[in-house]
Amino acid sequence: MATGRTHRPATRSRGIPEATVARLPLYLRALTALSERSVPTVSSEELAAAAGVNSAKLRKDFSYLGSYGTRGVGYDVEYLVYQISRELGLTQDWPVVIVGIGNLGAALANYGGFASRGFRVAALIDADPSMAGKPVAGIPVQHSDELETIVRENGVHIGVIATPAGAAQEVCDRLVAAGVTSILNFAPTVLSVPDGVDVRKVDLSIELQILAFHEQRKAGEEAAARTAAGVPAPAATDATTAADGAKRTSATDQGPDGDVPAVMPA
Ligand SMILES: NC(=O)c1ccc[n+]([C@@H]2O[C@H](COP(=O)([O-])OP(=O)(O)OC[C@H]3O[C@@H](n4cnc5c(N)ncnc54)[C@H](O)[C@@H]3O)[C@@H](O)[C@H]2O)c1
Repeated sequence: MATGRTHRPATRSRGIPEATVARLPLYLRALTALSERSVPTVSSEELAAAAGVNSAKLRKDFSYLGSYGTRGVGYDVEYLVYQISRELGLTQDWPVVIVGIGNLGAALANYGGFASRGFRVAALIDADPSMAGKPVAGIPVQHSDELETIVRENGVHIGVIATPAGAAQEVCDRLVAAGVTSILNFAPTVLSVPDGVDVRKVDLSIELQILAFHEQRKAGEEAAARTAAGVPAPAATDATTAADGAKRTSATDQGPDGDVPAVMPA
């Protein structure tokens, strides 16, 4: 499948910008932690700090949900959890298939965080016949010959690809042809999908490269500051010390509007 696009427009049909959608899970994670501690209300500043987002941006984001909070009281934690979950489509159970049950696929299958967030691992699929029937995280691996049947019978719309890069496009095409419309791709390759299919790509090595860039920049700033102050350079550069000298705030450190998030559109 060579045609098609891999990006959605910047704004969803319901008028919530993509950047806001990308921050909703950050708010939800922070709110869930508050809910677990039975905290009834939270101010925009507290929640913004917990989510690592600027508070003005948070208030703007929540205005898209029609949630404005109460002056002097803040936001109702339980109601916001419900509102954001509903907006993200998490009030229903999403069956997910993972394709490619090697090191990464098995680690994902064993990750308990999916189920607790409404994502049920419906099937584990691998092309290696010797793996068929073997349980991983308590689920027997199924052979990839059965991929289409598994997707259709389980009503799966979300697929996770953890195969080698060379197999990812073919797996993607088969998933899409069987009815999958959202793909989380861990393979280091750009997938081509038809209109109506969303692809998100996770690449930890890109994240590390971005951190390396920031480390290099911070070390450069440190050296420039020393030169300006007439302080001689230390014998060896300590990356930790350099980092301490130019700490960024959490508001600019992470998040979809600022730096590149760990999960990005393909
Ligand atoms: N995104 C990240 O941050 C990140 C991190 C680690 C690995 N990766 C990538 O994830 C992928 C998996 O890595 P790994 O270490 O688990 O590799 P692995 O070799 O351990 O596992 C790959 C699995 O895919 C299966 N497979 C191969 N072709 C298939 C096909 N057509 N259909 C179904 N299954 C198929 C293999 O049998 C194997 O079990 C690689 O592409 C790797 O580069 C990404």
